[in-house]
Amino acid sequence: MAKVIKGGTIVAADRTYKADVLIEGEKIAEIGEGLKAEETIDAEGCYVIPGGIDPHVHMEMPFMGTFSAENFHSGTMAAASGGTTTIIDFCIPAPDGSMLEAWDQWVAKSHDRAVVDYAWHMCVTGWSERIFDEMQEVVKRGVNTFKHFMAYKGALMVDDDEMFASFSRCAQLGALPLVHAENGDIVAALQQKLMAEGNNGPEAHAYSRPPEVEGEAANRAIMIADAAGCPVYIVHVSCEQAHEAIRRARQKGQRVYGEPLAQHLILDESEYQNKSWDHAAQRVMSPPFRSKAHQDGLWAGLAAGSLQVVATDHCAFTTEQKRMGMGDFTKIPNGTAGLEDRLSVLWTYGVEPGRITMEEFVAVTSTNIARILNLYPRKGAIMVGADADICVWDPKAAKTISAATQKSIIDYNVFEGVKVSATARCTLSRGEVVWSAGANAQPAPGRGRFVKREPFTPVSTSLAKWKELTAPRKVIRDIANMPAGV
Ligand SMILES: NC(=O)NCCC(=O)O
Ligand SMILES: [Zn+2]
Ligand SMILES: [Zn+2]
Repeated sequence: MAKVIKGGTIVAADRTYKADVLIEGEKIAEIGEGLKAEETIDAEGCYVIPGGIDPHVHMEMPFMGTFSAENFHSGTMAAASGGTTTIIDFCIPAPDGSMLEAWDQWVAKSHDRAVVDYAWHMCVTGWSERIFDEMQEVVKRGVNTFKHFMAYKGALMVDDDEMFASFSRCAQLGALPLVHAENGDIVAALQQKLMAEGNNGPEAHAYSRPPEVEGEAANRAIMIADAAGCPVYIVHVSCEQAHEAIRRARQKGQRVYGEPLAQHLILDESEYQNKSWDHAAQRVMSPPFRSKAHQDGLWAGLAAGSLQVVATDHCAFTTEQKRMGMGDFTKIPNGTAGLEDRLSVLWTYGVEPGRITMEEFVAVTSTNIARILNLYPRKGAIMVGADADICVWDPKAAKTISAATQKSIIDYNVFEGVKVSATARCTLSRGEVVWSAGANAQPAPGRGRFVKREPFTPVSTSLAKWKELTAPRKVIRDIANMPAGV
């Protein structure tokens, strides 16, 4: 049955205008005034925005001796309730393990559970001929991004030579490397030192990961990408040092992207000083929350365009799981949730006070990442022919964030008590209502589909051309006719 979203104001990354949206099947069929269909969705007083894309989440992630608690069903339900219609997880092989085996594990946990569309980035957790070969197969299957951890020594961390090899392979395949930028050796050394000094509480997690270790690693990853001839995307940029590295590289013409998280934009390092061990441990994530000055820098980067995407790194652990690190902060599972609150907190703290425009809000929550990942305009756009992934966004539907009312499976919310001024009235995924405020939408588990992404974005194609044109070239010398004695 055709549907029309009526009476709303469309906000796109490039303009805002009043129009109705006609949906036929899974696609947007027409945009204009006075449209009619069998079913009407009332958007009076609301904005009509592309469904959010969260490019950084971890469902049932095997990590630090446990698994993150959210699964593809609870996670995608949470996403839909917050206006997000696509999530991108990370498929993680065991260290040096097979990417294709990990692929099967991720299919098993996602395919019959997701209620909105999903995809994953493939993680590079070592280097071998098998990994080199498997990367091509992964790209053929529709994944054009490879993630590298410069932290988590002894677990997921890769070294510079492995990153250079993998980035070079990404350049050949037209893929984009992603990087968790923290100097893992220094973090491990600082962890040991702090523990030896008796500094074993959750606040020491932040002490062991100062901004400098993130900035150094970001600079290193950017240099390696330049040497390998590929663009690079730095995940969870939390501080000015990493932002500065990205900004500087972009000014020089390098294709570098930066992704701050909603949590880093709103919450700060004082959370770790809380007298409640649970409160502080629940907020342990890497990189940790920073000072207000770093937050100001991240907001400025979103306004200026030196940072392009806001994600959440949704990696939810229960309080009980966090308590695995009681007495030893290095054993607190790293990660925080935020998937269902990303749009609301970004609107409230970004659009409301005038830090970013509504159009920039749409750009950083869907359109920019759709372009970076070669999903645009199928996703991230209100456009004829695009998937009808749409959020009817109510700028007057305020609420106070609370674990008591959240969709996420865990028992707390790092944004507990935060008052947000806007929420999703209704969320559609490929034309189906998967969330509606006050109603009881029951999307079928498994209706969400795996979204394939082609390699060779315009950016990676241009960069490959430029790198070829400017590659070092051998000087041809006429050695046979050189004068004697030279
Ligand atoms: N960020 C975090 O603390 N946990 C999730 C894994 C990662 O992205 O580093
Ligand atoms: Zn990370
Ligand atoms: Zn992550």
